[in-house]
Amino acid sequence: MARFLVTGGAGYVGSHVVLALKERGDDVVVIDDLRQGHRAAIPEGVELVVADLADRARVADVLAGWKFDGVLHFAALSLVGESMREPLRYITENLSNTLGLADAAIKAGCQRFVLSSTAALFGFPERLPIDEGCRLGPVSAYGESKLMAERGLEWAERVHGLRSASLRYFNAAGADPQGRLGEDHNPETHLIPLAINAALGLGPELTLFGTDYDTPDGTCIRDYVHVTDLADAHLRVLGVLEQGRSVRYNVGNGSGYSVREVIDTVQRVTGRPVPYRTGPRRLGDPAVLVASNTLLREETGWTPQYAALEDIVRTAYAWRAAHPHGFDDSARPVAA
Ligand SMILES: NC(=O)c1ccc[n+]([C@@H]2O[C@H](COP(=O)([O-])OP(=O)(O)OC[C@H]3O[C@@H](n4cnc5c(N)ncnc54)[C@H](O)[C@@H]3O)[C@@H](O)[C@H]2O)c1
Ligand SMILES: O=c1ccn([C@@H]2O[C@H](COP(=O)(O)OP(=O)(O)O[C@H]3O[C@H](CO)[C@H](O)[C@H](O)[C@H]3O)[C@@H](O)[C@H]2O)c(=O)[nH]1
Repeated sequence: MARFLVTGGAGYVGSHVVLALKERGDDVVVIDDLRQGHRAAIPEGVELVVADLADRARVADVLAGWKFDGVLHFAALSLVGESMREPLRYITENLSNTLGLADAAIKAGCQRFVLSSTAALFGFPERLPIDEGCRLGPVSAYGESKLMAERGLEWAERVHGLRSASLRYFNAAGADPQGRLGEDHNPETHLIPLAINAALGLGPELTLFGTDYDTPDGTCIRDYVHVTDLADAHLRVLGVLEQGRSVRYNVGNGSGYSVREVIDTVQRVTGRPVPYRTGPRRLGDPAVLVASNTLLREETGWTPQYAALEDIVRTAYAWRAAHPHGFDDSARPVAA
């Protein structure tokens, strides 16, 4: 049995990874200040330390107090639009929290570190699908903050030998297929939950950001990757890090769907219309983002189990239909 520290483990992607680690028998400690996360998303048997990563002394205490086999770092500011209004806060906070955590891990003798990175590193991509060799050129302060964090980790390896994996997620979506966890952000900004909420009458009508892109139906194309497949990728890269080298992988299904295709799928799965109107483009949205996942597949054996958009939407819908108001934070934790 191994023991892992998970920052942001009460949040959307982090909680699915915590569940996957618990299910394979690992010991997990979560640090989350619950600004977005949910106590009810933490499985029984997982210690939750409610703390801001900016509290360096607390983070160092946690790392020194347990002997961890690795750190998985999800906690971050992650709204692209907000990052363009507050770029310095995004860059300062995401970079300093990542490097402060890496520093504490090194001092505590922990040698494995997994960073939640992003497709936003590639900005307007030079080619499709986007492989790990594509030019890095973020067009948002959010993307820049993650690129700087990746670079900081490269120095941590060079000088201190910290092995890290930077996983550039494309669009995380869906929910635990057994219905134990789901996506519950406030505010919600992601397309699939917004479309489901609109269909169920739980949220406002959807605004479709731009219909004049150079794509077959004029709307943006994205690579939606199921959060459970994403969790599996984390488990696999922990194994790669054990072999002693740092890695960077793009994590997506390798196929793209347009915003209109997402809306159609939500209508089909829910059996209800998605009320929507068309609006202008959102600043900084590239027309198409689709990952090449060849490197991840070849080096880790990762194969997505929920690659079909319909499966992704079905699991997201099932969770939202069962939890119309999201997590009940006064309820018992989920059973792993
Ligand atoms: N969701 C996606 O599609 C997506 C895509 C690419 C990258 N990412 C990255 O993956 C990670 C997780 O994303 P998510 O969608 O699960 O986000 P989320 O907001 O659901 O989860 C983040 C968690 O971190 C916690 N947190 C944030 N700042 C903190 C701090 N300073 N101290 C302690 N806890 C803090 C929040 O309370 C929350 O529980 C983020 O780093 C994000 O940038 C997400
Ligand atoms: O109300 C909405 C919300 C989204 N969209 C469209 O739906 C697509 C998906 O948008 P999301 O906001 O769900 O996701 P993003 O592609 O903007 O963002 C995701 O990918 C980024 C990388 O490009 C970052 O990593 C970010 O954290 C992650 O959520 C985009 O074309 C967007 O324009 C709409 O039309 N209306």
